[in-house]
Amino acid sequence: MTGRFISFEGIDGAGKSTHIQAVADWFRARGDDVQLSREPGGTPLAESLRSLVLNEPMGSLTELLLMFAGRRDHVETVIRPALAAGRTLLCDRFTDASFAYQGGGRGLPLPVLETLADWVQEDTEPELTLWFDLPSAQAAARRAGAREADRIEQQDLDFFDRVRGAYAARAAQAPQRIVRIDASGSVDEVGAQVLAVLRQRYSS
Ligand SMILES: Nc1ncnc2c1ncn2[C@@H]1O[C@H](COP(=O)(O)OP(=O)(O)OP(=O)(O)O)[C@@H](O)[C@H]1O
Ligand SMILES: Cc1cn([C@H]2C[C@H](O)[C@@H](COP(=O)(O)O)O2)c(=O)[nH]c1=O
Repeated sequence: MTGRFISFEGIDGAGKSTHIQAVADWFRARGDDVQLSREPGGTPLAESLRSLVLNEPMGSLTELLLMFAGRRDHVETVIRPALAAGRTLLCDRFTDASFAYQGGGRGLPLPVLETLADWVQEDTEPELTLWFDLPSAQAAARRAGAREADRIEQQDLDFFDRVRGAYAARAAQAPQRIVRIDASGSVDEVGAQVLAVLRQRYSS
């Protein structure tokens, strides 16, 4: 039995977490056994690494390695077992975020990321990635009204412009898997786009 692996991506504040629950409800209404997870995090070990990476000062390579260390534990102990059990796993961020943040934002070499991704994920890959795309200034305004910034969210608009550009490059490389959602509208407008993608992909 093989389940469904769907990831949610975008710069901080783009609105992806807002829509995950509605996607979960949509799949549950179809009878799917839905499981939610997130990165960084998703296991006790990876949640500990998340707390470090979002709060403690560190260099870019350390940040990258901690992201992939947590991902390995998450893939082995949560994602693969969920898919083997036939579940629909909805994950708030996955490897595209490393390419966007550590590759685009921090400027780390893409061949290093490719090697780590191959090694850590092996054949575990989302079948669909919803990329919530929003200009950096608009995302910053949404974040400012929502919560205190963590270490990564404290980066400037140029950083988030690079992250956004890296997501666009990933989407251009994998157009079947990564679907762009224009996240600049109201919650209802964005939600309607998300549901349209799900209906188009999964309604027979
Ligand atoms: N379409 C929207 N219009 C206006 N505000 C929105 C919209 N979508 C989400 N928000 C608000 O913006 C803030 C950030 O949304 P959310 O937490 O869903 O973003 P996110 O992409 O998951 O961010 P992060 O990755 O940093 O957790 C929240 O306060 C949320 O209520
Ligand atoms: C998986 C992953 C995440 N990040 C960054 C992106 C965000 O700034 C934080 C996670 O916070 P969220 O509120 O849960 O979205 O981590 C990253 O830089 N690299 C990654 O691989």
